[in-house]
Amino acid sequence: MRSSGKSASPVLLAIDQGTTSTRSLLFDVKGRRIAAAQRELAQYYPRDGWVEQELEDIWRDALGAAREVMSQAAAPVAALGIANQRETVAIWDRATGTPIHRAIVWQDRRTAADCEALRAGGAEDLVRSRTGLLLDPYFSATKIAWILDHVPGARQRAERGELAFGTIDAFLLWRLTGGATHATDATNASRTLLFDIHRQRWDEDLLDLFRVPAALLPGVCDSSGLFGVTAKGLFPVQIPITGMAGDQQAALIGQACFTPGLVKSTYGTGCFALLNTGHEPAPPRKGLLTTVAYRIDGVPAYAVEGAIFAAGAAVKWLRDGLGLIKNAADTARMAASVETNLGVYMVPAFVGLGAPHWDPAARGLICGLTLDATGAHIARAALESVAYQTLDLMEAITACGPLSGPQALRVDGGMASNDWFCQFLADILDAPVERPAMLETTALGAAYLAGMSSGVFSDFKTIGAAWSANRRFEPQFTPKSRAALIEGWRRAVRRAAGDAPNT
Ligand SMILES: Nc1ncnc2c1ncn2[C@@H]1O[C@H](COP(=O)(O)OP(=O)(O)O)[C@@H](O)[C@H]1O
Ligand SMILES: O=P(O)(O)OC[C@H](O)CO
Repeated sequence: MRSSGKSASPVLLAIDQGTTSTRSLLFDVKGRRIAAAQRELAQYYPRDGWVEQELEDIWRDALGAAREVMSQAAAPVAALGIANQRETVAIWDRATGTPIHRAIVWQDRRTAADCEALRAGGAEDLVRSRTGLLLDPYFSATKIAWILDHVPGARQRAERGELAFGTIDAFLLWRLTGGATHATDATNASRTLLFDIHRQRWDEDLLDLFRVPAALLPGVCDSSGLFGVTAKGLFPVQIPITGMAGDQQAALIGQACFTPGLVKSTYGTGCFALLNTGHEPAPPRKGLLTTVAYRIDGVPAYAVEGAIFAAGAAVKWLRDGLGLIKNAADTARMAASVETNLGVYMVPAFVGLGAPHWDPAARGLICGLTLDATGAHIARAALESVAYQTLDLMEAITACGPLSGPQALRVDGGMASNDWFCQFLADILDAPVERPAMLETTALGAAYLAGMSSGVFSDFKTIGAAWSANRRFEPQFTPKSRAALIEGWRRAVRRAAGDAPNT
């Protein structure tokens, strides 16, 4: 946490509610960070493949972090923007604001069989054509139905309009406005499996299919616009909330990827690569998602997305599961301490595999171990696995006809601070990797959205001009060594598949 000197220009407040932590940041009108606060978020794993969070923890952390940075504001706060982990489901009582269940997190696979049954019933085409998504437990709809079916009385109460559903943005907005506003933005809505991305509205056929009562749903707004005002007493002054977007879309904005063809990849708990495709949604592409990138003045822009479920999560597991490292940053030194990967591969399919494989039954593995393998090789394998997964994504994105391949990949997120990883990523992609000066692009994107509708920024052009790389990593591998490494990865992925002979 740090604070700069006095400034007369207004500042922007951002809340970035991520999977493993909640951050709040203050930015000046040039997009420079002037204060930051962070809270770690507890995760609950009640059963294999289940992942939950306490909504009261999320609220406490978001409010606490925002208050902490607000106390350092030396200038008036013009507006608040929110970016959030997407798809994660919150359902609460409209009268009391009390959640009726813990949040079911995007990583949770408990509804895999429900998705399979819907697929067997022939629903995939409808879902894909209306939402741009896949029938996968990753998204919100089957999680909502699960809560309604498992919390006594919830379905009847939902039908009577007594309950509210929201992704984390909508839950925070509800709490921040003292229950005055029940709304989400188009990017978050586009991740629920209930939203028609072409007509930009909740879809009755999908509500029927997933058995979700319309009375549960929030209103869907532009990503930049007035959502509400913070309730009296939360902060020293009431602050307009004027920007909201899913965290990956916010990072796309923070990385200034406003023109079709620009791509960014964010390395937090998971890894999410988004390619801006402009104002027309790209036709469904194998293994990839079509999603709303942002919606401004009622006009949506779209992106093609590849989603990987475990990126930083693999590094976190080295720390919390294996006790192999003390800090995530240790992995850079360990990976560099060994000359090769010694044939050791990790496939971090802890909760199945996302794009482009979409295999919820896959499970993680470490293979190729010999007696001379060490903890350093395992740490290296974890970092390498994230680069290989990115390669799989990029190949899927660039194999899809008219899309032009990225000239350079813009990276951000916690893991992007790891130099060894960024260099290996450039080597494996055989393409340059650019790291921006401001790594907190998610929060920055939320601040940009808030600043656009509160008059601090005029348009995307002024925002784009502020983007700068602090480092560019150039590829260095020979084609032969690159091909050999990739071949080893492909073998390991085949062994991790849900229907592999050894699972
Ligand atoms: N220097 C590093 N090297 C490798 N991984 C890192 C490093 N720093 C952070 N991480 C990983 O990045 C993740 C945190 O990134 P963050 O963007 O805060 O994620 P999220 O928004 O999903 O909570 C953690 O999973 C952590 O293990
Ligand atoms: O918490 P992050 O940054 O890993 O992002 C999570 C994604 O929004 C899930 O779709």
